[in-house]
Amino acid sequence: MKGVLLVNLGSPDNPTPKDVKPYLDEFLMDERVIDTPKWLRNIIVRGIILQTRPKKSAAAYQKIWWEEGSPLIVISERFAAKVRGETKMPVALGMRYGSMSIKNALVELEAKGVDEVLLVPLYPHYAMSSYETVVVKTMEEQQAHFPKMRLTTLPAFYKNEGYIEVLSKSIAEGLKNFDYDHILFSYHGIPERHIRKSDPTRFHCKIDGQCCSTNSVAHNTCYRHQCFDTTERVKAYLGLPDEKVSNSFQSRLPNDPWLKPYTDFEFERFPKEGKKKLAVITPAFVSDCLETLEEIAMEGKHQFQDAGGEDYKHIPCLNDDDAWVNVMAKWVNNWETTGELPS
Ligand SMILES: C=CC1=C(C)c2cc3[nH]c(cc4nc(cc5[nH]c(cc1n2)c(C)c5CCC(=O)O)C(CCC(=O)O)=C4C)c(C)c3C=C
Ligand SMILES: [Fe+2]
Ligand SMILES: [Fe+2]
Repeated sequence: MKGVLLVNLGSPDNPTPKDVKPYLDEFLMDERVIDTPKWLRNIIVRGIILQTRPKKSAAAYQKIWWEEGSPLIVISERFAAKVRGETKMPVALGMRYGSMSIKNALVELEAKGVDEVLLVPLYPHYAMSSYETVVVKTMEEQQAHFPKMRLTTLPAFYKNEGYIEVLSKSIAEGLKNFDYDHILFSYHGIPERHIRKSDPTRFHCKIDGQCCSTNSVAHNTCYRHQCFDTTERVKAYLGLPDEKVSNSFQSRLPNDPWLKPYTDFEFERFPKEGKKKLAVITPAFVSDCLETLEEIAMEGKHQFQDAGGEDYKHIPCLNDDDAWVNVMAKWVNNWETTGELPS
């Protein structure tokens, strides 16, 4: 029997330093997130980052936490429940980090008689620190505990027509009655090194003005190309003028060069250039989370206004939007009946 496993990033159990610390430990000790040799990762994560970050992160989580729990988890659960209502297959939800494990989700599917699983990483774009780590972890769990299960993975859907359509329509809805000078597509950042590491050609990705718009097999795993491509497709769908739209990358850790331009620098720059009414969308995330609700909707607004900005709007992620649920249901039901995956 076929079944579906949806996987998102995860959150701490509670917005307290005590619960944030083990969550961040699991997250940042992932070799695809902090990709140094293990001894050095230990020093960076346990010796440096975890000494101060849990307190700071817990305070940020407290600002966005809902009565039902972490927004990312609650929204993912609502999305999974709606997808369940649109398919005959069992649908389970797991998280890459934290207590809602991928293993438990596979146990749930196995108990319902599932032996063929469609894994859906809930990320539109491929990055070793998001999509790839979900796939590798799920394969490890399958090999260790569910050897008879077959696993198929949904490709990154950043350019899928159905996805671009629902994303564009949700942006159009968010822009209604908002008189903007500029729209910023703010994607989660990654270290530049990760782009080079994920380049199978080893020479294409130079992170310059050219590589991401020059055709290459490298784009199948190039996060930067895929983010830019999503923006271009939305622009084309909505007929947005070039000069009113730009990209940036948010949420970085210190020391390494991360993908540029940095979102917070853009918030400071725009008002000085006369862009005083700003709409921000965050398409690297399908569900609102700490990075969108705190960093963009709250902190970003302050940064923009402190720099002289006037009107600011964060347009929500797709979350459990019915049209988005229908797109996902179409993909999984098509896989059930034909075995085909969306492109
Ligand atoms: C697009 C998906 C994501 C990529 C790529 C990604 C890379 C990445 N993230 C960190 C460090 C942190 N990210 C944090 C939160 C966070 N990250 C994503 C998604 C991607 N991360 C989401 C959805 C969230 C929010 C989780 C939630 O509970 O709402 C955090 C924790 C919060 C904080 O302390 O700021 C860290 C740390 C790295 C280092 C990285 C790539 C190398
Ligand atoms: Fe992150
Ligand atoms: Fe590229």
